[in-house]
Amino acid sequence: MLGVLALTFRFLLAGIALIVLKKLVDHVRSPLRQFDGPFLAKFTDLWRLLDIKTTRRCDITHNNLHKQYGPAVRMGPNCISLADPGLIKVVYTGRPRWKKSTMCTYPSLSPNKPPLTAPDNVNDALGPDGKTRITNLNSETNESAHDKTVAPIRSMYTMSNVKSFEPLIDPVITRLCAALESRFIDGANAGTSFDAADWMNYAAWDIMSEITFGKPFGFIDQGKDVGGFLATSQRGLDYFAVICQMPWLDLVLDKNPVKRIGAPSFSWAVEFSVGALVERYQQMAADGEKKVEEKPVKDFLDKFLEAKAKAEPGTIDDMQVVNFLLVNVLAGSDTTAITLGAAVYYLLKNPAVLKKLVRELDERELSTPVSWTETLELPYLNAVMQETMRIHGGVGLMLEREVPAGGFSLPDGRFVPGGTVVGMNPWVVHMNEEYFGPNTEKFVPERWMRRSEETTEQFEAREKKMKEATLTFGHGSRICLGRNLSRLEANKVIATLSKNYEWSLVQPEKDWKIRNSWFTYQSGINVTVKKRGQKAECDVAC
Ligand code: HEM
Repeated sequence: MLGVLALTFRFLLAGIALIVLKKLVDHVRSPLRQFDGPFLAKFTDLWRLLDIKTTRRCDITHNNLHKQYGPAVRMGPNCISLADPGLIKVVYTGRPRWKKSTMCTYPSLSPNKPPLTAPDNVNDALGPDGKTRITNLNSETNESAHDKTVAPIRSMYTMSNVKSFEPLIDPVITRLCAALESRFIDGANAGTSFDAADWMNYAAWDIMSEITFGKPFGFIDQGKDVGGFLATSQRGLDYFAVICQMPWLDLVLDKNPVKRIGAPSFSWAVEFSVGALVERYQQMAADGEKKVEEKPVKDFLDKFLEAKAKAEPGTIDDMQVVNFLLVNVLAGSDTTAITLGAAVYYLLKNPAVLKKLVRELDERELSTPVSWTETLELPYLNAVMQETMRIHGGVGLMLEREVPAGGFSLPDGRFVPGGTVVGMNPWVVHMNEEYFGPNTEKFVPERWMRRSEETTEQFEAREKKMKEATLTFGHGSRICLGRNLSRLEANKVIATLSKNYEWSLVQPEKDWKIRNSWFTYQSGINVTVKKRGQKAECDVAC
């Protein structure tokens, strides 16, 4: 027995020694040797995984590393982080297109694909049968498969089309205002504090649900995370952010055949989407399809079903429609909620900015809820929103791409070979003072306005430079599909809430909490709110 143990131990040691030796040889032979970075990054991606998991602020780590090592940092044996905004046009909009990295993929174990050949995504949702994989569009690495999937729906997300959803968004904003008033402003509830991060979440998820399915999830009405859906979604991202640094680990953890140790599944979102689809079919059968034609405002589900009907037979099936529905809800709700939360926080932390914004709102006759067209006439509001998305982008990991065969050279002459994974983190790029002006760590909406000493041409050139360096929604062929929707929604909500209410931080000196789990979640924006012009309870009583 002792002999067997000793032999096993020796095999183990020999195995470890071989791995270490291979790592050393790989390192010595690596064409990326010339790139500095954390010592362990030369040998393994594990350090990056641990940094994301333990700090939950890898954006800070990435910024510190670039301060220490310069514009290109070795982040793993085959991974480089780039900080120079001038490279956006090479990495994201260059031709031929640079493929997305395989950060979300691992060899497939799906029964309907040849085993261990075709990739699956770590963050795929599972269909109602619990087996069929619903590919996450954002993770698709095959550019032509991606283009084919997006083609029938791309035009639905142009600004002229998303404007058509305003009549569906307005009632949700009105319900948000009513809920804030009844729970935190009126009568005995006056002065009750709440976490604005929670309520911006409820608003963003209910708006997305309304325009996608024609009905809300119900977070605003119930004033809570109904069914724990939001927490489940966040736990999913907590897992993906970490595991996508070494995606093969997902096979051992979440996809092992014995017991899943991984992300909570998105089954609630799949069930909700499938339920909405079934309901819609029933409604169409009862009303006749003509009724849909006559609908004054079509939601996304109507439009996806129209696309299905128009498509070549067999190209868009019901599972694909469910996939489209999931894209909206899972990619567009948390991210927009983060923009709303960040706007509220930075406005309250910068009272002079808030005052200036309110003055701009007061100078106009605005509808309630404020319309998208009206917000376009509010230059300071737009500057506030741009600055919010610069200083607190909803995505806080590198947007990874694979360098095409043939490689490329950095501005300093260093060569990066084909097959290397490179990426830029919006949170790093947006700190660049050459592009965004001084004090990039501060919230200064004025950087997006014309300065008194600037000519119009000078301002436009400076603004163009900043916009081209803005990575909030990515760039190029894989730029965020929902960016117009998100901008429209955020402008309307922030304008309406700032126009109607006076917000205060409960402890102005206290900072919020940020958790970078790919999406940059916030909590601890504890506020009280009262109607504009209304005296605080204490003022009245005292
Ligand atoms: C402030 C809100 C949002 C932020 C910060 C954001 C951010 C991003 C970023 C950075 C990417 C590109 C990832 C990459 O290049 O690797 C992306 C892609 C994507 N986003 Fe958004 N997003 C937001 C809102 C939305 C909304 C509202 C929707 C849907 C209604 C949406 C749907 C998508 C989809 C489908 C992709 C994948 C596009 C593709 O691969 O072609 N996003 N988003």
